Amino acid sequence: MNPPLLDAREITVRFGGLTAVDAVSACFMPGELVGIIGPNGAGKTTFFNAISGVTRPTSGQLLASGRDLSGQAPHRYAAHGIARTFQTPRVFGDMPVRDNIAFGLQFAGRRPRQYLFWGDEASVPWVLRTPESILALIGLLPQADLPAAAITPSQQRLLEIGMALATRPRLLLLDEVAAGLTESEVEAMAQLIRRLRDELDLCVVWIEHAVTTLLRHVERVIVLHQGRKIADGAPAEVVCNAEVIEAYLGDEMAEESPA
Ligand SMILES: Nc1ncnc2c1ncn2[C@@H]1O[C@H](COP(=O)(O)OP(=O)(O)OP(=O)(O)O)[C@@H](O)[C@H]1O
Repeated sequence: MNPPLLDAREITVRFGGLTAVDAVSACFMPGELVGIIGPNGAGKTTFFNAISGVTRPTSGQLLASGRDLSGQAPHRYAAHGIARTFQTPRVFGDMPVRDNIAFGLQFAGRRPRQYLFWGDEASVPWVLRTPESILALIGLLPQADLPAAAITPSQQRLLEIGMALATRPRLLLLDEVAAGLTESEVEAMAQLIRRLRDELDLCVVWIEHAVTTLLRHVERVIVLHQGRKIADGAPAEVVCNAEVIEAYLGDEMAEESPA
């Protein structure tokens, strides 16, 4: 069996006296769609930062397809096929939408051959080869010539996903890409995420507070609470977990579907 795309072992991140992530272990396999949920301050983003090289864990080990990435720079994570978005979209506002994608593609093209996950250019899925094909995939082709600052916030979130895709990842980490979107936009985002996983055989790990939608679309969900992993399993099992209901789901579900 292939090793996991990412195997996070006992990851701990401390900020001074605060343990933001407390010995969290999780494996991510090719083609999985996994959600991460938990209350504000549970450590979700810090965990993403740790597994994408943005923050160096205080302790723990990270293996990408069997190779130890612990303590390495973020570009090494990208070279191993790990890409992410940020809670606040980080796009180049003055540049046309198309050039934002082209930037990501250039970055992928500069990778040493041995780290190109797809082997060579010919085996990269055609939808990830040009700015236009990526823009068509995420539904932003009509906006290609506009400056990124001129498109709507929800389109900027799509653009950030496109920029991450342009690095040709195998593991895509999405941090609250549906935040601030309308209900129908959230559903459209969920459909897009599923399509990306299905068509590109990506592993997608998705942090979101829109729990009802997320649980409907993912096959596995990890719950963090006060830095600790308190559940990791199928949504149907996790929603029945008493600790999860107590820590998070009770309030969150009540908020999303008021009586
Ligand atoms: N750079 C930092 N320095 C100090 N404390 C931090 C830093 N980043 C995060 N924290 C703290 O670590 C804890 C976990 O924060 P984190 O942002 O990972 O939670 P989260 O689950 O993503 O929350 P949210 O759902 O609100 O985004 C919080 O108590 C936060 O205040």
